[in-house]
Amino acid sequence: MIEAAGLTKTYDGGVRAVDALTLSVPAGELFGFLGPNGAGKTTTIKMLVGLLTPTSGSARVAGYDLQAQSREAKQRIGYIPDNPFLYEKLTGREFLDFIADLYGMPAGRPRAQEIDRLLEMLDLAGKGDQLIGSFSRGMRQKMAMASALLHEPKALFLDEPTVGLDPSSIRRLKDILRNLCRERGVAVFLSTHTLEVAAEICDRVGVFHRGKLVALGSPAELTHDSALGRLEDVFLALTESAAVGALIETELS
Ligand SMILES: Nc1ncnc2c1ncn2[C@@H]1O[C@H](COP(=O)(O)OP(=O)(O)OP(=O)(O)O)[C@@H](O)[C@H]1O
Repeated sequence: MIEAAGLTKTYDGGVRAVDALTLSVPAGELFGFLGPNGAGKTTTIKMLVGLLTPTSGSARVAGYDLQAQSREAKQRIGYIPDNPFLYEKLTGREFLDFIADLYGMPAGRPRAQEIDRLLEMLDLAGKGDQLIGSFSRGMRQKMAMASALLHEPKALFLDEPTVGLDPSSIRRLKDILRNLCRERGVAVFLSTHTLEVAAEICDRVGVFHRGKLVALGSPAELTHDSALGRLEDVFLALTESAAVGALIETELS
């Protein structure tokens, strides 16, 4: 569902933020993209959703190339950036109506019902008629989530989705993401530097460091197959430069 082939981004000034990433995330998989600050996670996601042009390589979603067939690909993508832009002067419901217009969803009862369903699912049912300007950070995250799900994407990208959420909202988010994968076959790609999130809900985790994938597997594989034990230890060891060389061979062999 989500495919990257040799995906590379070198910024002006020479920083190679993503270096020949090749990766495939099938429908129904919850994939965690785990890496320390500056690893290149946001740059990768922006290329996968078509917001940033790769220096080389390509990305496809649902079989559509993000460069050559960008419209078709974007119709199938939901994206929640780490700092989502929302219109402060609109109410939650007005905002979702506006997003539905952008996606060309016909106005009418089914659309209003879908908006109500999403507001309910995200515990925003009582807030739909309040101005977004009055929302807390967590409520904004949820509103961004609702707007990303409205057109029923096949692939959902979330950049650091748990930042700013309280524990019960994190629990709710995890349940929602699991359901999207299991019941709707959505491929979910989330970036995080929170090991707990990756270990608990992701089917597979890619550890990303300095623009490269240094380990890939289920949380259990990454921990049990490693002499290091816990995912946290694996992560720390893999992202500590001194240990990277030796471990890349172990983990990817
Ligand atoms: N517009 C830009 N121009 C130049 N360099 C950039 C730009 N955006 C990001 N970078 C650099 O690319 C590298 C990867 O950044 P990126 O934001 O993709 O990492 P990240 O893993 O998302 O980090 P974080 O977890 O801190 O958000 C960093 O060295 C960063 O300084």
